[in-house]
Amino acid sequence: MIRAEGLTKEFGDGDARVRAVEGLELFVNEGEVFGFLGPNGAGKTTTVRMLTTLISPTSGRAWVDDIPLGSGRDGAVRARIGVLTESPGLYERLTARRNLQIFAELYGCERPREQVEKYLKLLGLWDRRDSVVGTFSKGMKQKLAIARALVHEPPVLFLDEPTSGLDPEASKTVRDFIDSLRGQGRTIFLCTHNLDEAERLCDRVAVFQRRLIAVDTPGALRARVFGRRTRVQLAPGSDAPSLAAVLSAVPGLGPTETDVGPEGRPGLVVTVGEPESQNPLIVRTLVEHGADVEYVTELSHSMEEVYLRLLHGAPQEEVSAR
Ligand SMILES: Nc1ncnc2c1ncn2[C@@H]1O[C@H](COP(=O)(O)OP(=O)(O)OP(=O)(O)O)[C@@H](O)[C@H]1O
Repeated sequence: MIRAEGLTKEFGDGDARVRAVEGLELFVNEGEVFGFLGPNGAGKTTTVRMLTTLISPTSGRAWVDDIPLGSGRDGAVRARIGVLTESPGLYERLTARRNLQIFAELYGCERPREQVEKYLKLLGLWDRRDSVVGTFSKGMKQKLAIARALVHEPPVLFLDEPTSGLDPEASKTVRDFIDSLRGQGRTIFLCTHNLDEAERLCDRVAVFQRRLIAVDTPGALRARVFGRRTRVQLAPGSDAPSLAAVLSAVPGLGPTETDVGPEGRPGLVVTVGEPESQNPLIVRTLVEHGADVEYVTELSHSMEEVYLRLLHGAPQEEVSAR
């Protein structure tokens, strides 16, 4: 649906030359919500600008909705994509309705009036349809910009920082709306700095800094970076070191360490390949050796820790139970 092969973009010449994107290889499936994560200046917007035909790559190739970019069919690509850029770029002196009508007509929508009404209602702007956009809050403008990106029903949507600068409530509305687009077969390419948002919304995420660093589902990235670990809470007075030795001898389980839990209670942390099948084995083995197991949890690193480790390889010791 979206494909990039060796996509590279350089700006400037000589000493002032900046390579913003280098050899990007990417494949985004149809109907997928794909997160594109990276720090400031990583080249995310540059990538989006190339994929939306606004700038040409220095080298490499890309396809959007299976149409090759730069092959004389960029107009067809533009008709098949919706774009939310970092700044909404709305006509401030026109009403919300007029803003959308202009775009619906520009895109040659068959029933522009109906499309405009549909998206004003879907984004909760119908009551303010005849207000000039200059009077809108930032959240309302962002919703209108999303409506504008969708008004011609594009199969591919590029959203660059859709919730940036919005308060928690407006962010949630926008996030819920993006989530509601899932399952309609639309492919969504989402640039965000909000890692929780990426985890909640995206089927897969790419971590990117000029080059592609990693791409996978959030869960698989977490497992790849930190492995999966199970924490067993034992009853007070349990002999955690000898129980750890018992588990360490069980074939298929990773290393087991002792751990001190809430109120100094003894615990064990076991590295596991597949907690779904191995946690019952852990509990069974411990009980067979006379342990009193209070509860079992999966230890998880936040998406932020995964992201930072992928970017910098920095050790992240903190873990939190989920
Ligand atoms: N038109 C341009 N001319 C020169 N350099 C540019 C241009 N556009 C982007 N760059 C440079 O390319 C690099 C990547 O910028 P880009 O805006 O793509 O990053 P980004 O990941 O979107 O960052 P942010 O998260 O801060 O929006 C930066 O070093 C930037 O200064």
